Amino acid sequence: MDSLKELSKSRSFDGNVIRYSHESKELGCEMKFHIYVPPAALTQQKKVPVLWFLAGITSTDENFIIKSGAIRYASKEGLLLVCPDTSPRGCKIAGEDDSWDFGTGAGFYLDATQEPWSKNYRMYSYVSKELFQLVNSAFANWVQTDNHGMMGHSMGGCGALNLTFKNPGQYKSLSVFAPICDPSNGKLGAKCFKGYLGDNQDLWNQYNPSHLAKSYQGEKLDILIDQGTADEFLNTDLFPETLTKVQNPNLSFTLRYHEGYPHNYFFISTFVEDHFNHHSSKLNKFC
Ligand SMILES: N[C@@H](CCC(=O)N[C@@H](CSC=O)C(=O)NCC(=O)O)C(=O)O
Repeated sequence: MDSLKELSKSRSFDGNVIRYSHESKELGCEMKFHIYVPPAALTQQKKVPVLWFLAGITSTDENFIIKSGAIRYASKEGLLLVCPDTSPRGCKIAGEDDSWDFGTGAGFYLDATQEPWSKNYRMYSYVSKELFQLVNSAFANWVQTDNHGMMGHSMGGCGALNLTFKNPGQYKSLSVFAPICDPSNGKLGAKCFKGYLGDNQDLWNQYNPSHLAKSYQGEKLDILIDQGTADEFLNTDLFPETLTKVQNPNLSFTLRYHEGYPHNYFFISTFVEDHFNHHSSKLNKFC
């Protein structure tokens, strides 16, 4: 936490968008992340719930905060938004920048076991442990430390589902946009899993939401899933119904298909308000 540096700060919807850097022990490099502090936390001196957004492949900590239109709703609902990056950066690993769907920008929110990735590619532990603790301690004056929710898109949707299922109680609300639901059987997921985790299918299952959903035993979660029918990744990578057909009394799924919508942020920005309402109805109950 000593290394936490404020890089920029801008007023928006009566709150502050702030970008930070810090030295990550888990990842062994400097990382950047964004937060949005809503006016409720600044002016009413009231601690607010935290809502995380995990972004998709090729994104950084900037995509969602800039392109989704979410700040208006974070401000209105009084939620402190946290947007982490999608992979370690600048670790100088051979092959890290060779393709758009592996290495930089494609960390898949897992802890790699294979060389040369296992030292740095630890996004699961980074987001769910290191950054989680940093947010709760560095922003203790603003946040309700035991009241977090989780959102994500695509690869980040996969990460959001996995982090929530693997850490019952840590994230109390969950929603996803066009998530990768069965990564072991999709092009993007299988490429990354093979590279980061090798061939061990038991290990693949530990980062597969459709597998983890079967044994989730935490508090009941109502999961909102939005999916465009014109999404270019739908038939090769996402497979939402592999997840929603899982029968687990502790999980319920609301899967909404939207005719003609693609995978991108024009789709996300159309439905982002519904996601903030979904999280607020759960997280603001505890206030
Ligand atoms: N044409 C894109 C291909 C990559 C892409 O679509 N990335 C998605 C996530 S895909 C799975 O995780 C994304 O969120 N991109 C960022 C954005 O701002 O749209 C490309 O080359 O970027």
